[in-house]
Amino acid sequence: MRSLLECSGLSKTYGRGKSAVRALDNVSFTLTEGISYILGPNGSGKSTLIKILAGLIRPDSGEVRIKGLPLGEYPPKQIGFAFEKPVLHPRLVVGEHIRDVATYRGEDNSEDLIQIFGLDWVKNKRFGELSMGYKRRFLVALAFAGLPDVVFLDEPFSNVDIVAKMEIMEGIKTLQREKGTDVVIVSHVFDNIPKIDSMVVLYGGKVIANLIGDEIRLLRKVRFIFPDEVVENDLKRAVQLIQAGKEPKAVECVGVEEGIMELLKRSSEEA
Ligand SMILES: Nc1ncnc2c1ncn2[C@@H]1O[C@H](COP(=O)(O)OP(=O)(O)OP(=O)(O)O)[C@@H](O)[C@H]1O
Repeated sequence: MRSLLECSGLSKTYGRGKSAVRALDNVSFTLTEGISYILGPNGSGKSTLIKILAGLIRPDSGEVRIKGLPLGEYPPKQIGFAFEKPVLHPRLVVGEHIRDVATYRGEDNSEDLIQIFGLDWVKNKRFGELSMGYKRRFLVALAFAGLPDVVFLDEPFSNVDIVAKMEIMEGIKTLQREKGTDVVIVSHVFDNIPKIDSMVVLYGGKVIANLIGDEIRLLRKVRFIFPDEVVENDLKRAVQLIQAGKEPKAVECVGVEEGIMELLKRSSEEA
């Protein structure tokens, strides 16, 4: 898998002196092409990172590369963003605005996006008239307008019902699979998209895990809890102990989501 986003030594502090907050502390990680996640609880530095990626703020130090190019040299029209709290005029007409942005970026794919994200019946409505779920669909569709190479989606499933969530998720997967658009989802919750190519987990402005490809699957665990030993992902050892007459008190299956929760819990205990 080729690298999509490389951050090295990124730091950003807000304020000075006693009130200074170090939002990103020497953050280095790599995400690959495909679908990736930047995960972290509230206050972990995700918004600061996405603002740096969008060129809204500058880091104090460090470097960002997209597909090997320094961020400033990557064509801006080839990067789409959907912010969690966008500043959009409430009178913008849904279909027209997607078409205008797509045309500006060089390829009018607005009709496809309207279908993919289930926006057909609201395409003549104004942004201010939409429910939260349709606002989110519209914002995600807008990020893909003009088929940019890479799209960053900040909390794309926030405040949406389960149907909208599934349709947005399907739309993201379809565009990645069929058009080759690389997608980075920035979120405080892990939504189990079946195919995830890489992820970084932030906590307190630091990277606590950067997992690529199969490493993500290694977060899944089968754990045998014996009275005096915990055996993780080692069936042979568990069988040995059982044959020696030891009985496990419990057997736990840990999914990717719980694996991430365990990483975060460990980091908060160490902090
Ligand atoms: N403009 C600012 N001035 C001062 N401190 C800030 C500013 N923006 C963010 N912070 C602080 O920097 C830290 C990281 O914030 P950031 O918003 O990047 O995290 P986040 O992971 O996006 O959180 P959330 O999920 O709550 O949006 C937090 O402690 C936050 O209070």
